[in-house]
Amino acid sequence: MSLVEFNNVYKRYKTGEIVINAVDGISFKVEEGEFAIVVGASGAGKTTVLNILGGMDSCSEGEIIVGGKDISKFKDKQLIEYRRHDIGFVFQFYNLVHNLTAKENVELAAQICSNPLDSETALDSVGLLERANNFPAQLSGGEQQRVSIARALAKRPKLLLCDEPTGALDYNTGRQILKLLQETCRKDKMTVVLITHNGAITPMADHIIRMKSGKIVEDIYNENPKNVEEIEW
Ligand SMILES: Nc1ncnc2c1ncn2[C@@H]1O[C@H](COP(=O)(O)OP(=O)(O)OP(=O)(O)O)[C@@H](O)[C@H]1O
Repeated sequence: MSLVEFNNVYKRYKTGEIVINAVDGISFKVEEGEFAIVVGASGAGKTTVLNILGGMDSCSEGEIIVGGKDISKFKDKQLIEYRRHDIGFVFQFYNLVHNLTAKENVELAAQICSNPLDSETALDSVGLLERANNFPAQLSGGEQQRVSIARALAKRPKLLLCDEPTGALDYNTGRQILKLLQETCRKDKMTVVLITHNGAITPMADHIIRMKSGKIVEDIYNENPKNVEEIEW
């Protein structure tokens, strides 16, 4: 069984008389342990898909099955539990709490779920154990993004959702972050869904879902995903 299944999902926004179909009847699956990339130009609907999948937004129509449950039918309380326990988020701008150390940022997320990883183990897994007591301002952008990945992994999520995780980073640092995400997927069998406008990174994925104007225009599996080191852009 797939970990994620979108069945004919729509998201419509109404502004006065105008209706925008941000997501326009899409269906796709993500298998357990897969590295999936949702790619498309600005306005294609990627963020809307990620927000719906992460339980931060609801769809207008359709079914969203995650781990055998239809989250589109969830009440608010179930969605809170879902976001807490099942989903790890990595955002473009890290979203760390600035007056907490790296370790405290990880602990904060770990505290709200039932079976977290030890914060030092999580920081060690992203190569930042020795910076555990640094505040975000004392860390580079790439290091801050590593902390945010450690924070997401500490929850032992079913699904790791990444929203343009390299968008605020320079080329080489961005590559290191993608490498870390790819290794996490392969080593820990973590299911990753990453959204990006950068089509050049899609060869690293097991599964590529291309969106345009709210629709899926391509949905392909990659038999030979490339290591991040092999990709240039
Ligand atoms: N809250 C909202 N109200 C009205 N329209 C919205 C809202 N959120 C998104 N949209 C519209 O839905 C469409 C898809 O937006 P979305 O943010 O999902 O695209 P995207 O592919 O993530 O783009 P980007 O790469 O620029 O973030 C766009 O036309 C956008 O203007």
